[in-house]
Amino acid sequence: MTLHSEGHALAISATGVDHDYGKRPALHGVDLSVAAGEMVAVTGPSGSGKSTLLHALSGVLRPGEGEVRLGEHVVTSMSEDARSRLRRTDVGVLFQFGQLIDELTLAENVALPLLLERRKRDDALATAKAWLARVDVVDLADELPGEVSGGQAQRVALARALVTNPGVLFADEPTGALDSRAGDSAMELISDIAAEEGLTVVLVTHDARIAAYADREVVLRDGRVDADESVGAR
Ligand SMILES: Nc1ncnc2c1ncn2[C@@H]1O[C@H](COP(=O)(O)OP(=O)(O)OP(=O)(O)O)[C@@H](O)[C@H]1O
Repeated sequence: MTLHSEGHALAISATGVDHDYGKRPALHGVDLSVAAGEMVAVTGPSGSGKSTLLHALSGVLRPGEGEVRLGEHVVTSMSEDARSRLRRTDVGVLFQFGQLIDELTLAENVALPLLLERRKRDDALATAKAWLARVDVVDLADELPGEVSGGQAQRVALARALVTNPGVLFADEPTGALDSRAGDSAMELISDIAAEEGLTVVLVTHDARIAAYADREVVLRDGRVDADESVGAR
């Protein structure tokens, strides 16, 4: 089964993005461009605005000022409903903890985004299993999340993030809860899938070793882009 019909990576651009939480400033005049198919790591000290930037780029949050584009979509001009829909169909999200639903099998967890899009159950489960195979855990399809390791659960979360064939993956500390071996293995998998499927990836990490998997590293400091340079380590 072909998992992706064709590469459809989305370019990302942020221009003059400012955001405050009440009186607390989080982002100031952030400009960032990510080419389709590129992998960018966002690093910086705690509180520098990394998660806020990820939320602004993925349309979870509408920044106070500035423009965000995902492909041809001007995310900052879209309604909340339109942004939610875009996130369900074109954007994959991966968190530090996989956030799998404990009562559902791994295959059902991966199928969930398709079921929410009203795909037929058999079809959704077949696609979910193809993704579980892609991330090397298909033999665990009928297990519950509580029965697998942290590294395996994170692979399942990756499969769930990608099952709708998004053009971009946003990952917030995706290896933060894993030991270094499981973290490396998760990053190798993300890099391989991104290269093969032509996926754009924006990854928040505080770990320089994890950032080295990216094409480029963007360093935030006090809500501003402090450095933006190629990593060249892939
Ligand atoms: N929901 C919120 N309400 C109020 N302030 C917030 C909220 N989220 C973040 N902040 C503040 O905005 C600033 C940027 O936070 P953000 O979480 O984006 O930083 P970060 O670089 O991701 O931090 P960390 O590495 O600790 O996760 C911080 O001063 C933080 O306290």
